[in-house]
Amino acid sequence: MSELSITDARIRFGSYEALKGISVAVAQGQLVTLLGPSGCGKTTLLRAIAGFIPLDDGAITIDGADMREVPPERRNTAMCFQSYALFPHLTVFENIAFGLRQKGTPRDDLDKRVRASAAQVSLEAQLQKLPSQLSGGQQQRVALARALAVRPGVILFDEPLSNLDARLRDQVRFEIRQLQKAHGFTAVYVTHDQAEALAMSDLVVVMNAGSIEQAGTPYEVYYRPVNRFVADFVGTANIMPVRVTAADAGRGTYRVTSPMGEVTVQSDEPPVAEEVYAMWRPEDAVACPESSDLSNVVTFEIKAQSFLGNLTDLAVAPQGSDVTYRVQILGQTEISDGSLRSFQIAPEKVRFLKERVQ
Ligand SMILES: Nc1ncnc2c1ncn2[C@@H]1O[C@H](COP(=O)(O)OP(=O)(O)OP(=O)(O)O)[C@@H](O)[C@H]1O
Repeated sequence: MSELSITDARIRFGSYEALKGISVAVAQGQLVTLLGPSGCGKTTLLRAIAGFIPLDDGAITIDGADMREVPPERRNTAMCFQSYALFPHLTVFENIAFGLRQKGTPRDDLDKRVRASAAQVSLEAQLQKLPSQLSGGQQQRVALARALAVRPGVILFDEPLSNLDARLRDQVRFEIRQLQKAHGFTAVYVTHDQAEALAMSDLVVVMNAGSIEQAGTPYEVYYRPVNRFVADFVGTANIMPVRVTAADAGRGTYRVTSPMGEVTVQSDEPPVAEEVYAMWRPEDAVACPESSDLSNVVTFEIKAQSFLGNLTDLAVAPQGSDVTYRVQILGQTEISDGSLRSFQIAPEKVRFLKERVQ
């Protein structure tokens, strides 16, 4: 396992700037996800780490060694793609052996390493099958075993689960994370799926248009997003422009006006300006009586709802307003559309973003 460092990486395709100065440090044994919408530069960065695209500026080091002059096959990295990147005419054994043969691994060693990698992903019994004779999850594990077999310092995952159905995706991402923790390999994992990033990562790097918006633990990017982009891309967020009308910075208590009325915010970080964006998550609203003397009780009109099994998703608007928010409540609800209900959003659940209202 290795340590990887990217400093101010820049890549241009003609006049188009695909990476605009990216810096990320990945410690040994960490799994870091690059998360962002299509076209934000995730794959370009991954391919630059692998050595397939040169940097125009900046540096990539692996275990302290500058990679500028090091070709892909000597970089101590391995790519793990979607399972359809397997060779359909080769057996599982030969698919896993592919990278080792390219490196000229001696026959005895090759045999041992293929079997060891297959065992790591519980595929020992499938070595003579063709990929088409395996389930989608098993095929994905072959792709992983192929990467593990070369014992790379860093495994680079390029949206490996995107062609699996939702249930299998959950299962395989769990397996990859378990294996990664058990064997301690360092990994960079590209995805546009925020749930996958939250579930798997030590560090989530949220990218947008060739830049990093925020890098943090899953908890930080979900509960302390810095701006509207991150708040909205990582989960569902109710984002409001607010104006601070009173501040007690010592206690971390602020009064703000918002589209849902006067609200109290409890925050250990002060707002970056008088007019900033704030947000709360749909699950932060808790049903309560209208006459409650709690802070931040808002009466909403229920506009629409959808039952999702474990919870019900409501579209709500503060009484007399057209601005809609999302509220999620556990299980089923008897609330009918058009009715009025009160919810409390606790002051510490309303969070200032580090983004001013322009
Ligand atoms: N070889 C190339 N020549 C010109 N432009 C390119 C090239 N490769 C990528 N780009 C552009 O650079 C931008 C970033 O592409 P990249 O593939 O890194 O995005 P991504 O975040 O991985 O997106 P996706 O999730 O769709 O794969 C895109 O606008 C893309 O069109």
